[in-house]
Amino acid sequence: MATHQPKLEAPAATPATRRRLVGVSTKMYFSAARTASFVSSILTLLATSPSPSPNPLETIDIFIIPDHITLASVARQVSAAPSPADRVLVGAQDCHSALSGAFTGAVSPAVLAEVGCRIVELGHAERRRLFGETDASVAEKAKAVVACGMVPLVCVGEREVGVMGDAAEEVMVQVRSVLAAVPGDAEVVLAYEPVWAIGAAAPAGVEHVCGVVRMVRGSDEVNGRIGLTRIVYGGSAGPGLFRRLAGEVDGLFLGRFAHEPEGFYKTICEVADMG
Ligand SMILES: O=C[C@H](O)COP(=O)(O)O
Repeated sequence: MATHQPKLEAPAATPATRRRLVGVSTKMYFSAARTASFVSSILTLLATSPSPSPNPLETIDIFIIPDHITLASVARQVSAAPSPADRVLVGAQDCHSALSGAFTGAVSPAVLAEVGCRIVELGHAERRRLFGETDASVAEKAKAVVACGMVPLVCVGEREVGVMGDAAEEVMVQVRSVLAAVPGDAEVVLAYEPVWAIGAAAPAGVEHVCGVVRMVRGSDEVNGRIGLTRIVYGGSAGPGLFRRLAGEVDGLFLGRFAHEPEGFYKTICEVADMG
């Protein structure tokens, strides 16, 4: 097991130097066959990305988070892809905070790392609501993910529609909890996902997202970190959104609107500033 945390990139303090990031979680939507075919299509699009534009993987990070069952085979698909498609990061939708032991049905972060997982999503609103995840359990898991050499992608977001200041306050409680648990130099991705915007017809308003992200980014807890801290937006995100949020968010975390490989690729190109 790795005991240090390899950076996806060197830490950077300014929006201009924080490398953008875009990815998708397939949640529990896909069959194993559809996951394999989705990944294969994306890798083909990335491997054959038209010149003279630089390949998106030259300038941004791209991640795919399949279900636990298909994760190892997706990692193999990615590592067998022609460069630069083999740089796609494979992620997990959750993990346990212990590395091994009598935890029937749970998934060890050490095993995730062993099979090629690079990034672990934690504290998604569905896991908080349906599986009893709390800020404390998410923080413990984030610590374990970092100890296993992976990057925690921690979902944070307010539960109800409301004003920006209240939303930022609710989000900051979640952010503080996780940042207090991981080393200050560890790389962290915060996915700002207002709970009410997940599974909706449209994303949260641009002004709201930018305002909340600005407050989180400007907080001492985030601003004062040494480790790279990127903030992406999720919640009914899709093609056409990133340009409207650019400058405030470092990328997007997609769900349903990336289920078609072409739609995901279109968003990838927009985040990479190519589309
Ligand atoms: O994991 C992704 C987010 O929960 C967003 O999902 P959604 O775009 O389907 O609302």
